[in-house]
Amino acid sequence: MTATSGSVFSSGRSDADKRRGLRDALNSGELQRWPGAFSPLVAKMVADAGFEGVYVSGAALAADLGLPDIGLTTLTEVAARGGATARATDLPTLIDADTGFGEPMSAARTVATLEDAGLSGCHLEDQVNPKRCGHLDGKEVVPVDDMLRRLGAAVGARRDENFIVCARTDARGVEGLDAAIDRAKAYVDAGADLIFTEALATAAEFERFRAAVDAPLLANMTEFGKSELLTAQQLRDLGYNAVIYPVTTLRIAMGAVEAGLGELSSTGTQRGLLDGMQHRARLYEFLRYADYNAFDNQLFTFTRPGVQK
Ligand SMILES: C[C@](O)(C(=O)O)[C@H](CC(=O)O)C(=O)O
Ligand SMILES: [Mg+2]
Repeated sequence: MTATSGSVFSSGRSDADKRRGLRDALNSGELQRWPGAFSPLVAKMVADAGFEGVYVSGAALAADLGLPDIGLTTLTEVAARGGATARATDLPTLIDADTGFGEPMSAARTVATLEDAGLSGCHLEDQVNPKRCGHLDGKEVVPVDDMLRRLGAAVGARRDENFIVCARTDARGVEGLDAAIDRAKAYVDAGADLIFTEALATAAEFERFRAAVDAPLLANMTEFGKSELLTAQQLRDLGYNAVIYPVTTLRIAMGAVEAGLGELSSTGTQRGLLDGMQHRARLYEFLRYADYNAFDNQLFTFTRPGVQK
């Protein structure tokens, strides 16, 4: 299976089609699994592995730039990376838009920009600016009304009604589960299509959220955080609609990079590492090298009728 069909230069599927598919999928009752892709190449690998969608993590994007996840990245950086990632596959891509990069008017501009970039949806959280990782202590949330303004501006700014505006509440770790549930209900009333239930602790908490909120729900299975790592089957059984594994691919890759660099330094050769590496041939498959070559050949063998080469 190739990650993209059609043109080698972009996704073979239109943005509108991906978004329609995403909306249908969220209403299908089937769990949508979206691993984080820290690069467009990783997005192609996510598609190849048979997942239903791609996630672009703010934490991974910041880490990739050598920055902590504390609201330092800009809309321009996020949209550029998100757009390149969205174009890399035929899958819908959901992106982390943090707090919307400013006041409500900026949140509106964020949605318009991410729509233009080819994303299928984004999530906005109810943290104060500058935000913190949702799984760390010391984060703060804005008053509900402020988040309703943020969300209202975002929902009103989309031109494609199928662009998914996902509202994330960070309130569980700050105000408790009941307050988080009340916030989620208010966010649904304000037009949120999907609720991101950040940093719930146990399966029982996910269950309580599900029973209380009548809207599609997203679970965040990030490692080394506050949430118990539930399996896809557990989340299905709980009635969740989507799950992200936001930083998983980055953590896998960086673990391998650190170990590999250590071995290269100590042994002076990468020979012992070859079996664990993505082979050049496999990389070229993901990049569709052969298709680019065919395209190139067509250009070079191009002749005009009656004109001798
Ligand atoms: C989902 C998240 O917002 C992200 O940026 O990927 C992070 C993930 C993490 O830091 O583990 C979050 O949960 O705040
Ligand atoms: Mg984030």
